[in-house]
Amino acid sequence: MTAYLGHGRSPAVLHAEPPLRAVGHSPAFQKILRLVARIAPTDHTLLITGPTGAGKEIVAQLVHQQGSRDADGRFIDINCGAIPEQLVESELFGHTRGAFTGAAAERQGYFEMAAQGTLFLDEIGEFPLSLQAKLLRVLETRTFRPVGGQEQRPFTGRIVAATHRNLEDLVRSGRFREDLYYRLAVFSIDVPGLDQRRDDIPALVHHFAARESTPPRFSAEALERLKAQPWPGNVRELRSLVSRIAVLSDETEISLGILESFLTPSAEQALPSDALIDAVLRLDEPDKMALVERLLIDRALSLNGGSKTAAAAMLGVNRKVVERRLLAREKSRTAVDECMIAGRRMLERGEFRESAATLRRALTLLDGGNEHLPTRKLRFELHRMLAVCYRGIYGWHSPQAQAEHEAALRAGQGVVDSIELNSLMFGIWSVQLMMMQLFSARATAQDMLKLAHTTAHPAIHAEAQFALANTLFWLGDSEEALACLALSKLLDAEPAERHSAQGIDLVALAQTFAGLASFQTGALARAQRMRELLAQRCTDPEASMFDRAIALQGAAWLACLFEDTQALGPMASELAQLARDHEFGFYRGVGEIFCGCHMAALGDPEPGEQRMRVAYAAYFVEQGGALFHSFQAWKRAEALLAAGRAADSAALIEQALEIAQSHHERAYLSELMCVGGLAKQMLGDLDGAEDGLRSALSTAQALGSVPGRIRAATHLAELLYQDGRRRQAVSLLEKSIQDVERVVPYPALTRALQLMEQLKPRDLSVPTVGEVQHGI
Ligand SMILES: Nc1ncnc2c1ncn2[C@@H]1O[C@H](COP(=O)(O)OP(=O)(O)OP(=O)(O)O)[C@@H](O)[C@H]1O
Repeated sequence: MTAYLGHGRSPAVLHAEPPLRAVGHSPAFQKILRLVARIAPTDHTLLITGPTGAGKEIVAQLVHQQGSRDADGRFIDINCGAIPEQLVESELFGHTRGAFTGAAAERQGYFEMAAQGTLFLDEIGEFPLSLQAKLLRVLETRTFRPVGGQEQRPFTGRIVAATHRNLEDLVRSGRFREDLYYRLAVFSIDVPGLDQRRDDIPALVHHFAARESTPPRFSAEALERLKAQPWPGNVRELRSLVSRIAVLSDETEISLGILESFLTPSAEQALPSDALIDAVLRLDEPDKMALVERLLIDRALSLNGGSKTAAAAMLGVNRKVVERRLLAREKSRTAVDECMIAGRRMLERGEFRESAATLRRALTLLDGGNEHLPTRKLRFELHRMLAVCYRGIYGWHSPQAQAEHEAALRAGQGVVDSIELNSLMFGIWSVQLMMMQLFSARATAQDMLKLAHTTAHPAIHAEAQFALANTLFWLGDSEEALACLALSKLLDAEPAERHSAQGIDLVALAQTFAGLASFQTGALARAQRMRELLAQRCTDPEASMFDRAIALQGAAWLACLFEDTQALGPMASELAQLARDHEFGFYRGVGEIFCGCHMAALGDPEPGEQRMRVAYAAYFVEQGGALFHSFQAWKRAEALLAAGRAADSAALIEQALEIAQSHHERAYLSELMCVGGLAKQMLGDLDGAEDGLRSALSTAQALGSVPGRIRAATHLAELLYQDGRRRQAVSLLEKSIQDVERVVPYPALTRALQLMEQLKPRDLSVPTVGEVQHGI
């Protein structure tokens, strides 16, 4: 077996070995054992994290042993960092005969060898980025194709991965794919270092001592001393110490004094070199040797006032050596500039892949440079351009582009203009929002606010508050969204004011979300006022086409909520048309959805639903977006219901609720539940319908959604009435609409009031037959 398998040992067939003993009584370790027992019988992928030597592999072996897999299943241990990149594919997947020069015979890969067993991918953080997509594919499809082979083969084993690195950091810096990370970390176990579970030390010492031919016995003081000792190498270091003592000590009874003689570093060890080297090794630089050399030269130069001769003497080398190294650095700096210029040119020509490769090269060259201001600015610019490339290649929502944006943000902190930083953050935020990663979007908006506070720049402040308000609206917190919009001061703007640093009409967007959030909180007159302001903006001859699309979106959305079909029609078609002509993909989707709503409202529910479905798929889902999900699902399910397709409507709602829940999207949650209840009613499941409508009502109440409350209460009251529970219906309806503003026309409210009229005139003191039956 190849040397990079495991840590120098061949893949073990564990059932032939004595049973594993993993020792530890500490609560932390016991928790790990409980997790292992729970996870082992499943087939899920597992990620084990923890510092080096802490016992990640032993945990993986436990999972393997306790798993429900075939008793003959092997435990194949692969050290990902040790496989040369060009061999990874054939080593993992195997190859056919003649697949490449030197492939004289067919060879099984580890995926095949694992059979029903476990493939332990140790040091997964070192897995080459270029091959991560292939690994992800195997995890997703559970099939693989040998190099040079035609057919897919099934992978029947289990994957356990481990790393001592922080994979989330690697994802952020673009060195590890986010999708692969999430796929691996279906379950994860963190094995803490020994300093987090010192109570395990005595048991481990006894365990390791017992394995020696002459087992040493440690006194109570010695064990206490070991518990107090730092263990940077964790269990592995402790095991080595016990072995060293067993072999070298003349005594088998190990007193505190004897132990101290093994703990006291030798003169050679006493040098701080280990700590120093450890610190260097922890630095996030790929080429540590070059790094040490650079640091040494820089320090020597600075200690000697820049004199190369004195620095060289201090370093014990010839002056020419120092000069050559400095010259090489200079040259690489020139090479960075050249790559940057070439990369930018390619980018301008739309040659994204070529540009990305060139820019990446520049970044690699830059890794050898200092982190002074110009270098950091350069790094910022390179990451920013790379993000543009990846957006071009993989789409605006790609994790690669996001990772580059974030890397740019880190590099740019404190070195680029705060407006520039803010616009980058706004870009990150808008992608997170489009993908409905609402918690991340909220965190980004909060970071923008922090930046706004430090710079005291009103435009940055307005944008940050707007971003937060917008995110909070989707999270279902309309009250808070309104508070942020008030703080943004965007709603106090003069009518003609529009542009933010982003070049978009932020005032219209603020009016839109103020309208939507006011509507949700029942401030209907205010929502109507925002609608009027937006309608005025739509006709502003000064507005750019993009700004007009923004205003049309807001006005049409509110018209739709107010059920103003007459106003909705022309605005929806104008938005769809304008967005088509100017290729505003997102607004095209929004326009089409409103057109579908309009068709359904005019009595054409099936074609209306189809238009919404097609638009959502084309302009949102296929672009990787998830924004607007609940709204379109609500409107489509309503249309399906109007077309008499209750089963389809119920199925759509069920799926939509799951998706909304996974995104924490709560803006139209109660509306979705309400249609779900109505669909059940149409299907004859009256209990299910009542439950659904009650959930819709309580959700609306919890979220403070007044329109949701009115709708759910009206339908529930109708249902109760039909079921003979008139008094309950009246009281429920009364409670739900008593405090609602009645100054502007709102059809849902009118329907509720009409129902109230219809239900009320009878003498409420006489119970109906249904009420008697229900024991009310
Ligand atoms: N709880 C334990 N009980 C018994 N032995 C243990 C325990 N934890 C770790 N060991 C032993 O300590 C040594 C290091 O453990 P292991 O190889 O599992 O660590 P690791 O976290 O995978 O390290 P690395 O990150 O360096 O690969 C091994 O010899 C292992 O058998």
